[in-house]
Amino acid sequence: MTIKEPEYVYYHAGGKRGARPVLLGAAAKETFSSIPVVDVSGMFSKDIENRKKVAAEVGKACREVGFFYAKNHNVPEEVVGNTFEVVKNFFAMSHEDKMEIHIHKNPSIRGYEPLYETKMEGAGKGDMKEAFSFGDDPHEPEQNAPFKPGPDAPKRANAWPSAYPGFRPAMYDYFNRVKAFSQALMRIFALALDLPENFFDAAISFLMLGIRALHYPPQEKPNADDIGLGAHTDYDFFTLVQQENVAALQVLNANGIWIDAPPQPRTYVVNVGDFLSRITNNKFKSTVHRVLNKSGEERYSMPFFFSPNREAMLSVVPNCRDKGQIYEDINAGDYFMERLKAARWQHPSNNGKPAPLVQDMPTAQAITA
Ligand SMILES: O=C(O)CCC(=O)C(=O)O
Ligand SMILES: [Fe+2]
Repeated sequence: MTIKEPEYVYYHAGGKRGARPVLLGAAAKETFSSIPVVDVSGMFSKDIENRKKVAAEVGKACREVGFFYAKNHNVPEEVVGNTFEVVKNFFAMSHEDKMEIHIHKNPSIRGYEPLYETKMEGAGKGDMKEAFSFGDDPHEPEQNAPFKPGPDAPKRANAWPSAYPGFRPAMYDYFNRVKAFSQALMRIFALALDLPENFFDAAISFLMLGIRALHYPPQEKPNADDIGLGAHTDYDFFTLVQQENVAALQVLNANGIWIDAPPQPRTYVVNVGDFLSRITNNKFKSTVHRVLNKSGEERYSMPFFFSPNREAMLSVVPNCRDKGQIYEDINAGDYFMERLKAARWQHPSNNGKPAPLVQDMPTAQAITA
């Protein structure tokens, strides 16, 4: 009798490479097979009971799936539509105009990132996407920073394309609206953890934020040999993804099966990131996901990455310590930069050091689940 070896899916999670067996039939575990939808309109209610109802649903989704659709958020549809228009205009510019702000010219690793510059996971050429990123920058007046950056302030500067002056105001319109929504959502996460609503407020006064506009051309091969974005988890508290109208995002369940998370009108896809998973002793799941653009069409999406203040400590919250503490306390800003540099290891600030361990892991076959 021959015993069939299980197939594995491979990914990067928490900055480390991992593998999961594909479990079918009798071997399959209890896990999710779709992404739950949470109507979040109650989070804007004056009545705490309504906010708690939303929090209960959010908590369930975070413990069981790590992903949910937030339906009836308060970022206007016209603003989202307009943002996608300017994002498309940006990517339609000449290569030279985009390369003016290549991320390697920027100490904060922001600006334009051409096709194939990252390789989250997989054997192919790299991630088949181009991106524009910007984030927290206390020097930019649009952000109303609660402090004036001193001369010694660490450089965190965005880079804007000089060939497209209309880009910055439109992106900031979106940034400030999604930021307001995300801060309200952080209070829901606090309630979902049975903490006071304002538990995280001191740690989120000037957040590490990032918007990453993404353009995924259609893949030539419809399988994971070509991949838009390899399988990974996010290094933040949580992510709010706006997808335009092309399905490609997939979420990995406990049986190693990819579950589709197609665009749904008037929603954000919300996912727990590694920071939130860490401070909950993994009670909230930072779930592996990837982007596979099999549609034959151009795809645009905009993740918004929400992390605490740079100075904040990531420490397991009091009522998640029942089984001891899996993780030591760590400074949020240091940890963030470590992970960012590992993902963008060719950046000059790595001083020509060889690719860090994340890229250097043993071959997939050598890893067991
Ligand atoms: O494009 C998407 O839908 C998701 C992107 C993503 O997972 C990421 O940028 O971390
Ligand atoms: Fe992601």
